[in-house]
Amino acid sequence: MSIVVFAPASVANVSAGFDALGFPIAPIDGSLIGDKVFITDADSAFSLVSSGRFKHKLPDDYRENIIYDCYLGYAAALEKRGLKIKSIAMELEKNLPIGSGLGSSAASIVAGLEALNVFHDNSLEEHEMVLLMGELEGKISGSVHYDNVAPCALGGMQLMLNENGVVSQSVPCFDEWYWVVAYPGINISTAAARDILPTQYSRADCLTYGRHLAGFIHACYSKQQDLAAAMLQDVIAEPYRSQLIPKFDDVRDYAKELGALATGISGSGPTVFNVMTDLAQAEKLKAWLDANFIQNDDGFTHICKLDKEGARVVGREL
Ligand SMILES: Nc1ncnc2c1ncn2[C@@H]1O[C@H](COP(=O)(O)OP(=O)(O)O)[C@@H](O)[C@H]1O
Ligand SMILES: N[C@@H](CCOP(=O)(O)O)C(=O)O
Repeated sequence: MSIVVFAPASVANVSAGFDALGFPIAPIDGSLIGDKVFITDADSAFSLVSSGRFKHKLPDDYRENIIYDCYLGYAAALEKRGLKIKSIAMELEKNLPIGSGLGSSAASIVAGLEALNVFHDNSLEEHEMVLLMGELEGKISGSVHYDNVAPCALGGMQLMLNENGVVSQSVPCFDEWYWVVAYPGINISTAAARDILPTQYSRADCLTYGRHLAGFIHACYSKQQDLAAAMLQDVIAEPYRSQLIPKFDDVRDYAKELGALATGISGSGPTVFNVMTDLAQAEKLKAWLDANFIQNDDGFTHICKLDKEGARVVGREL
């Protein structure tokens, strides 16, 4: 048997919900932006190889690849159920840049674990899978956060809840929004970008954060897109992280001139997102970002819609 699973890139935080909001992206040109994992039956217990545009950015030793941790973590979870992992060969097609703010490690984790689960007749339930994904993401970024793995696995705008046995649930967003997402080609480590944040915030910032997140969710449910976009403001991470992103303020200013409803940092950066409603203006912004924000050949800009599907099987042979 062989299985191929695709897991999309994702935008975490979305300005209003640090560690609490995230969604996967789908370029409107129909291309797929995300990682893929292939699994086939094998004679030896386990092997892992890598391919793809960003393969050269992965650790040389396969045991340092998060996919190996997926294998170990999944095997342990099966064992707890009295089940044994099969002998398999895995391949990671690494299409997402690392340290980009696009949930690169999350896409590998989700593709890896989903592929393993499909290969083992979906032996783990969705909830257990998402918990394991968060645990592995925590191993990389220094603390467990679900705002990449949950949206990447489940699709849609996801709000992290972490109560009553619920990791996250989806929130209706605006189908008419174009998300213009630009990765400049430089890397920022998520762990380092978490370390520079304050350990405590002022009362004023806490109140503002709560108002923005609650306001965004309320505006999504009451279908008020201007109000929702106005709530996409970040008092938790952006004031400290934006200085790590060259030309961040220029992007915001130019996007605003073109009618952007909001601009923010995707995850821990350096990718930025812009909310646009007019496709012609979104294309104009993309051209400007390609010319002025992208720093090297690793960078790219995509006009995206929110991906409602999340990770999925894209190939299967019996
Ligand atoms: N399959 C993988 N995909 C991405 N990063 C990986 C993978 N395997 C191991 N890593 C390591 O995990 C770390 C990911 O860094 P991080 O800044 O969290 O990236 P991102 O925010 O893009 O997920 C890097 O040190 C990288 O070498
Ligand atoms: N909430 C996290 C999200 C990190 O996203 P990534 O794509 O940069 O890994 C944070 O902001 O630290």
